[in-house]
Amino acid sequence: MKLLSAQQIHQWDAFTIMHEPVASIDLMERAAQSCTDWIIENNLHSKTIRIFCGKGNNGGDGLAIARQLIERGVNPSVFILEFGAKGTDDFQTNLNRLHPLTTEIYFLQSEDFFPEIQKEDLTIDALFGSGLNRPLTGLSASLVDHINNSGAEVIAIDVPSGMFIDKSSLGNRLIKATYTLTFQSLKLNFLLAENAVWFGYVEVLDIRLHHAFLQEIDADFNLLDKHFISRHLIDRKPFSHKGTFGHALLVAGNKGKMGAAVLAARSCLRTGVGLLTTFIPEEALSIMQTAVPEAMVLVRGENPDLDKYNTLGIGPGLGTADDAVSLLKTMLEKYSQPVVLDADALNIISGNKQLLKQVPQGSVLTPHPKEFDRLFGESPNDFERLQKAIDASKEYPLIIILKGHYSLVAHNGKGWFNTTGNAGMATGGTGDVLTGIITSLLAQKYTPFIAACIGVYVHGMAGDLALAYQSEESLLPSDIIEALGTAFNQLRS
Ligand SMILES: NC(=O)C1=CN([C@@H]2O[C@H](COP(=O)(O)OP(=O)(O)OC[C@H]3O[C@@H](n4cnc5c(N)ncnc54)[C@H](O)[C@@H]3O)[C@@H](O)[C@H]2O)[C@@H](O)CC1
Ligand SMILES: [K+]
Repeated sequence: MKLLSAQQIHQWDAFTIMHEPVASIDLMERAAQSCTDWIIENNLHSKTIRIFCGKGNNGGDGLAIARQLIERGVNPSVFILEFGAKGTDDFQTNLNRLHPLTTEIYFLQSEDFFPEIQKEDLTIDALFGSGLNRPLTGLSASLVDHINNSGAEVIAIDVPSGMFIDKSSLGNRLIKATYTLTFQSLKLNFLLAENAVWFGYVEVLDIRLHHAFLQEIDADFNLLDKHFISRHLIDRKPFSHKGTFGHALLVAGNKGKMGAAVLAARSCLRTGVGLLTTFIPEEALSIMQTAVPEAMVLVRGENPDLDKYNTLGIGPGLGTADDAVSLLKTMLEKYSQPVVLDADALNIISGNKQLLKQVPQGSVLTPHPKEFDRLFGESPNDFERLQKAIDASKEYPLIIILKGHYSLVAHNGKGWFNTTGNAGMATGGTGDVLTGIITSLLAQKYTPFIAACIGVYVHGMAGDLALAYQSEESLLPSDIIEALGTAFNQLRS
């Protein structure tokens, strides 16, 4: 699903107004109604409610919510941030509609007019939405501080005021929302960790914007969904044999880090590779043969014929000692098909940047943000790191999976965010499982981009399914591997 920029969201509203067709004020009524219904369904309307409005359409939503609440027997008070400028047409219409119903409308011209807010109250933030065009300063910034300092729960309408949709808001004044009710679809600002403390729980409310618009636009970012993943799974035909599903070589493991190699090997097998050979230190031979009897083993020092393999997965538990460095160098010199590079392979490349140019085109790199920064340089915020990953994916070209709560698959200058997974997966070893999965898919001749997308999606989905019998505390990487079967079955059903 496409992820829209602030400008495209405004175009989507306009498209809906023209092609549904629906009057702008009626679309605002629909948006406000979805918020009012949510507030009532969640039983938040019994609190003392204060609605803070700007004079744009976000403020217009706030005024419409106030009226709809009054019609449902609730008595909110309304505070309008007053700069002297006229409100938008829809704001003015909603103000006119509200006036006959309540006297509780106040204009905030200076801090002296700010109302007292009790901790038990409910605050609705309709100050600024997707039309924000500069950081908050002056009276709006003081009002945001005043609301935040009250300790009251805040429902942000569409977006917490002060937060940009498609650029960083780091260091700016922002509303700290308990809940954000955002219209129609998730936006980029909700996918990045640096914003998470500000938007709280996010609910996407369907306001029935016209779907035809989505076919017309070109989006830089997308959300991976089940439909996309299922559609790209290759059938396993009845007359296939193990050769059909490829042979992967997993270069992993070192003293004290054989667990990483075992996890990657198991997940690689559970993802359906035809044959797996692990390339491990000699002293770890019995560990691998015992823990993963399905995998073949080559020991370090041997000189494998790399052309035999459909792909290589390099990194889990490899270490960064000299022998690992020269092993990686040899592999990159001798092999020209796309490979998967993770963990220590990425750390080695960070210390030997010239190696990056030797990584076969179309390879999949799976750094977490720190590994990414070591590879491509530090970024002042999440948005710039994201852009760097997108740019690098085109420049080299590589598939870069920037791991996070919503992992990003960067490919050819565009980005796809994963939507599966949970906080229980933030534990050592889950990355090794991902490496095994993607290595397996590459060996099965999925294109690197599709292998990366299916990989992150099924990895997170298995993590989610495993919560049926584990908790976020107890979840282990092995549980993810065990749940891969159910995940694939569900994707194919
Ligand atoms: N028909 C539509 O376009 C719909 C719009 N909706 C609402 O409309 C919102 C967008 O409305 P608008 O585009 O009017 O924009 P906003 O309501 O977000 O506010 C923008 C206004 O504030 C000013 N402004 C921007 N940054 C400022 C700052 N830092 N300090 C002071 N003033 C600043 C702008 O110049 C503009 O006048 C959405 O977030 C959503 O809540 C919804 O009602 C759904 C339908
Ligand atoms: K808002």
